[in-house]
Amino acid sequence: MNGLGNEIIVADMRGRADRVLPAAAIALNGDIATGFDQIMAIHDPRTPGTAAYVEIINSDGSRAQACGNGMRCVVHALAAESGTTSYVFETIAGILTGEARADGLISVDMGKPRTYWQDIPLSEEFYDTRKIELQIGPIDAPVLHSPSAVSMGNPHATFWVDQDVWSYALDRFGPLLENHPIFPERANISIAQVVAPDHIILRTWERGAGLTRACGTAACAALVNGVRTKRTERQATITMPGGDLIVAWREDDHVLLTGPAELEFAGRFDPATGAWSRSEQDVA
Ligand SMILES: N[C@@H](CCC[C@H](N)C(=O)O)C(=O)O
Repeated sequence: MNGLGNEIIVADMRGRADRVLPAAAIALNGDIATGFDQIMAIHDPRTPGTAAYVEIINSDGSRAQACGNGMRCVVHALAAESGTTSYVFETIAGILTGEARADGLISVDMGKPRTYWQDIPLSEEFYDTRKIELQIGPIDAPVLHSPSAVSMGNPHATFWVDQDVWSYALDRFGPLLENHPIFPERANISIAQVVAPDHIILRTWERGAGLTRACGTAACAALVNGVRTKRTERQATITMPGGDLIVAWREDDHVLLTGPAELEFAGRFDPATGAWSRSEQDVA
């Protein structure tokens, strides 16, 4: 599937006790036909009142706590299967809800952002995480500097820029910043240009996946950081390489992410090895 070009494998692991192993993720990502950004593994529910426990695996085999576009793909897949439109899920980061809307878009409630430095987490104390000390490039003329940091379940840094986001070599800076010692669990790195109080243009280097066409939690993080730094309103369109997401930071502190999701093709894979085959009857 994809959520706005964020390439997602939704793996139905219900009724099984095993897990998708890092080796399988790495093998699937190494095949041009199945290269992906995240696997969303749907397991049997662990908590009463939830539809499933969802585990998130990045394309490098690492586990992630949150994935906004992936959750939207999961809602789309389950709604297509059962006709049910509202879901409650459990992830390692907590309980999330999602809804397949009548207009075809999928909304997920990504929960409450966390801004305290230890919750993001950062490796040193910052009283104010709206602007942390981090820069890249020459010391006296940094190319990117002073990002806002936040956790949407997973760690994010948003670098604010005035110029076109495409004029920055995110493919070069992304890996350095993702692995900077200030982020003990690594981080998702975004470049954001606020073009209007209700419109942000965003590119993201994802932890464990690299450059992606969209990142739902990065879009949420950009909006939350935009509000915290008085750059944006509480609802905005976030334009990413794959298209537009709508993010709203509600007064109850929850962040709502809305956008499209679509099926590309279906098949079966071995969660231990990644060996896979395409299903004949499934269409793009
Ligand atoms: N594509 C995602 C984010 C996936 C997880 C991220 N790479 C991490 O490791 O935190 C999204 O849509 O939010």
